[in-house]
Amino acid sequence: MVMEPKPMLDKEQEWFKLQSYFCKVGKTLNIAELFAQDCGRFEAFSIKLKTPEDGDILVDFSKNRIDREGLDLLLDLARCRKIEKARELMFNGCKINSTENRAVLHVALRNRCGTPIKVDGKDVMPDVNGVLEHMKDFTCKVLSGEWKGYTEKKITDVVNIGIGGSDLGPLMVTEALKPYSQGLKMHFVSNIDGTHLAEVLKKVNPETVLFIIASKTFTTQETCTNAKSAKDWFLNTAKSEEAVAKHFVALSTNKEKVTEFGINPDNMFGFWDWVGGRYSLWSAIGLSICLSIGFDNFEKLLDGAFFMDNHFRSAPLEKNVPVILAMLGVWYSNFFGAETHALLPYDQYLHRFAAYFQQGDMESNGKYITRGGKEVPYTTGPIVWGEPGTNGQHAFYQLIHQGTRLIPCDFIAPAVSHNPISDGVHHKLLLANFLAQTEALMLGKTSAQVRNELSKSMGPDELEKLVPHKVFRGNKPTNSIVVKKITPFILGALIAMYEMKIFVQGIVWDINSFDQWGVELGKALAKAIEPELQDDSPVTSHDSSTNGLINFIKANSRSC
Ligand SMILES: O=P(O)(O)OC[C@H]1O[C@H](O)[C@@H](O)[C@@H](O)[C@@H]1O
Repeated sequence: MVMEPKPMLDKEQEWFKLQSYFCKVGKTLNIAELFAQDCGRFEAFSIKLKTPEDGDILVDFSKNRIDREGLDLLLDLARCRKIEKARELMFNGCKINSTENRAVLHVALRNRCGTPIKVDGKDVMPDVNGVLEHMKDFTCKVLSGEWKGYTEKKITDVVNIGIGGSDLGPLMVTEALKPYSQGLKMHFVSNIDGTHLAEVLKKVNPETVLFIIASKTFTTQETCTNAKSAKDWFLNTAKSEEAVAKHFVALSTNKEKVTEFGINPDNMFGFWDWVGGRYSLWSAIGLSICLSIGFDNFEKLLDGAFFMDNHFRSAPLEKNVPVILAMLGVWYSNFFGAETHALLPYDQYLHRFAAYFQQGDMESNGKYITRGGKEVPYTTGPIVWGEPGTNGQHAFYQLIHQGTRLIPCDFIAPAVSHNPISDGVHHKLLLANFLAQTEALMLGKTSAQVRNELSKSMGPDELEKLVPHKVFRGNKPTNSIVVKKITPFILGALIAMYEMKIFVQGIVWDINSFDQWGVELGKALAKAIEPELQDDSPVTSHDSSTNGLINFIKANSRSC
């Protein structure tokens, strides 16, 4: 089974219908007016997902510039792009990553009921479960202290060396689930900038540190360089190659390179080419997560994702959270011309959530060529960005409220904090801010309201000068995703929800969300320039800007 060729999105009948609806109605929709017209709007435009544990997930999409007709048209568009069929192709292990001829099976990594999923006729589940067993065994040994360093001391610190998908996921999740920490100190080194490794090495002891070298390919320059420097640093004290086996493990698909690096294959946790880097935290790449929160909690994370996978796979499109979020994204990107999408978690532990989905979304859907090799005449993946609330409020919300661009935002908030300090006052204030922001973004403030407010404190001339500056147009779209608490299960479900949203958008836009050729060019050019930085002689082989920059660096690195 393969993904069928599709007509260009802007040639679909459903697209024309949406376009005409947009021109006649959609572009003038006002969210506050939609609420005024329909007292059942919240119920009709929100979904409460009943989970088996840790409370329901409420997805409120009622504060959007959308009405029933518009939503139905968007879902018709999703249907005509054959979302349901594409979904089945993915879950059944078909090679939907066509440019690399690979299946896309992060769903198999969290297939908690173990039903067979076949790639090239072979069920992948025994291998998936085998690696999970290996991870469990290793995690238990390290956490219990049975696994000892070369001087018989317990491991106290873990350093994950990886980049991109081999860093962002584990980092985001260990930060998000810090309240579940089992006591090991976690460190992450990703940047080739020696400062990153150097600063971490200052904090750890060779006798009690465990290095996890995480790289799907085991050829990534940053990771290989950092891993080698870490090994040199370690051997400088340990003085014995044998000791390496107790302090270095590898997470990779490339056994040959792992062995070449000097890591015992027994200390390698494998995965497969059908796990994309940015979808790999569910695989062996999640080992640092296991060590941080314990294997049972890692399994809960998988359970949460499995729950969302089942919802995505079985819910009708009109009740399907990832599909609705995806189609609202299409609405703003392709019809309103929105260029970005903000992820705004009101939970400090989720401070890397937006950074994680920058890769998840932008590396997946930052493509301008269709599956069939044609250039798209429409926009694809948005720029994803964000910071936790309330910090973002004091930094960039000004532009969301009163700037010239339309920025759809997702607010994510837990009803219960892991740290209800000062009798819960912090969390109440945090939640009040989240609620106030989505309300203010929708309602704005009219000139009449501003005049009324100002008239109490100033004369008419002064007042009229100030009025336009204090008007908020409102009508800014937001989704609110509220959970009881950020637990491993709930976090797993939230991550999978966004993964599936990205999947749906990729199918609608007819792009391959699972390759990343765009990362390659810079890598190749860096390899060419690196030897040119080895000596002092000026270079002339590039454009004048690149030559000028290289020569300036050479001249300036000589002196100190
Ligand atoms: O795990 P690896 O192979 O080191 O790759 C790390 C990263 O490299 C590139 O930037 C891309 O291919 C990413 O998708 C990937 O996550």
